[in-house]
Amino acid sequence: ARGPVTPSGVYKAGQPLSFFLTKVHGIENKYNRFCTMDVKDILSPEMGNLTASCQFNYMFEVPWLMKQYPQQFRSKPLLLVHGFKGANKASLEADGAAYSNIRFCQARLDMPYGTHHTKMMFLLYDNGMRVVVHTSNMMEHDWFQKTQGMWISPLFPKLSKPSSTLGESPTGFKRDLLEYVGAYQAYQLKDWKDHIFHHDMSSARVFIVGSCPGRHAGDKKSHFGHMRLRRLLHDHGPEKELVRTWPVLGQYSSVGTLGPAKESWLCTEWLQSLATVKGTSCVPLMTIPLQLIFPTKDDVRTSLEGYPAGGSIPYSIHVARKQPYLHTFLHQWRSEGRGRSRAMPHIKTYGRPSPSGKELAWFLVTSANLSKAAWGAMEKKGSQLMIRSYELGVLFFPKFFEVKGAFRTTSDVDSIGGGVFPLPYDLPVTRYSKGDKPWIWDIAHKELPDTNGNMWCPP
Ligand SMILES: O=C(O)c1c[nH]c2c(Br)cccc2c1=O
Repeated sequence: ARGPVTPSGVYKAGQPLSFFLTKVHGIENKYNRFCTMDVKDILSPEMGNLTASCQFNYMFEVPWLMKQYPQQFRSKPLLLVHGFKGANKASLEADGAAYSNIRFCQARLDMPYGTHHTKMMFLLYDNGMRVVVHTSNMMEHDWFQKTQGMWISPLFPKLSKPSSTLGESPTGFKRDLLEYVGAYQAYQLKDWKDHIFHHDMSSARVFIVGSCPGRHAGDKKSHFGHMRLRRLLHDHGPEKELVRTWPVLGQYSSVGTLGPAKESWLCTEWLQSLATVKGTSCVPLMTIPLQLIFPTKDDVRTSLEGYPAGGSIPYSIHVARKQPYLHTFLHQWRSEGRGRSRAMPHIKTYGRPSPSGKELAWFLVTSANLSKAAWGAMEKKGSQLMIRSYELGVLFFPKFFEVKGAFRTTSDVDSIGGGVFPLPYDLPVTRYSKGDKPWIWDIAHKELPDTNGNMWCPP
């Protein structure tokens, strides 16, 4: 069998893009060789001799999480950053009480309906530090039968003394990471901010795209959410002429209430940001094809997990009914090239592919679903951006990887490598068929049985 097998071998083979999918059980092994890692690979001693770690996430199964660390690292200090309140917070803290090395940081969520979606690892070693930005909850079910994504940083060496300027990357990674962590205003994160100060992150080639709850105005308006993406595309995006006919692509696993018409937010404010090109965001939005990838009911029914996969694709009938216009943009989840057509997406990605899908002007992998809570909504005549949730993603531009023009892409596992961008799904996209319906998680599905012969009867 071809290709690397050890965690450090797979990691090296995935350079310099360092964009990996999680390994999937139940598919041919060849699809789990290149550009795939599992949580134990990330935490392996081959990646570094861990001395402390921090896990930002939404959901945690603490006993399972502890078992993902190699035995010799299970006593190292571990900070869990979450957004739970009340009983959920008490229950998580009770789970952690069994482990003397676990501490908690509750992210403040001042805006109603906000959640702490961000999924990030800080891994401190005896010889440096690594940052992982990903899409998986810290629970068994998120890691082995779904399509999930991750960016794993290079090993950032330690600086001789802390600095906010030394160790900066061409993409401003250190400054932006410090600003994001600073937004929590949490004393429990002070040590980790110090660790970031103390490390040389100059080898990072991706941009941070984060969201944090609040009303961001003035120059802060472009520091988070879709306005952050708009600013980065304005400064570093593709030439207008190159992408004139190229679609904007969105792929996600949940949808929020986007307004009564496509002009309410999706095809105005949000699309305006994602369609931004170098030097301007004033592009004729009517000419931009918007392609959204979201699993059909049958994609879920025939998936590896069957209907239960839909338990992590929380699209509610009440939300769907309010926005039938959304369904005109929908495309199926297809990942034949990566062997993941039946591994339902929990990854969230956005990008600007060519009509053929063979080229890519930029690519974002993030925790952010298609919602105003995650991306932000303008208020007060566009003078401020209101965001409800914490989100985090990393943005890839070709020029920061010495690629002229656009990335060449592949979703064919046999042609991964050599600077080609390893897509998680097949491009060009496949429209919903005539009878296709988007997956809805809170209605019964009893016409046909799923992979395991079961029906879906939500409570
Ligand atoms: O950020 C995430 O990862 C998620 C956020 N909300 C969820 C709900 Br609500 C129900 C089931 C799964 C998820 C989920 O996976």
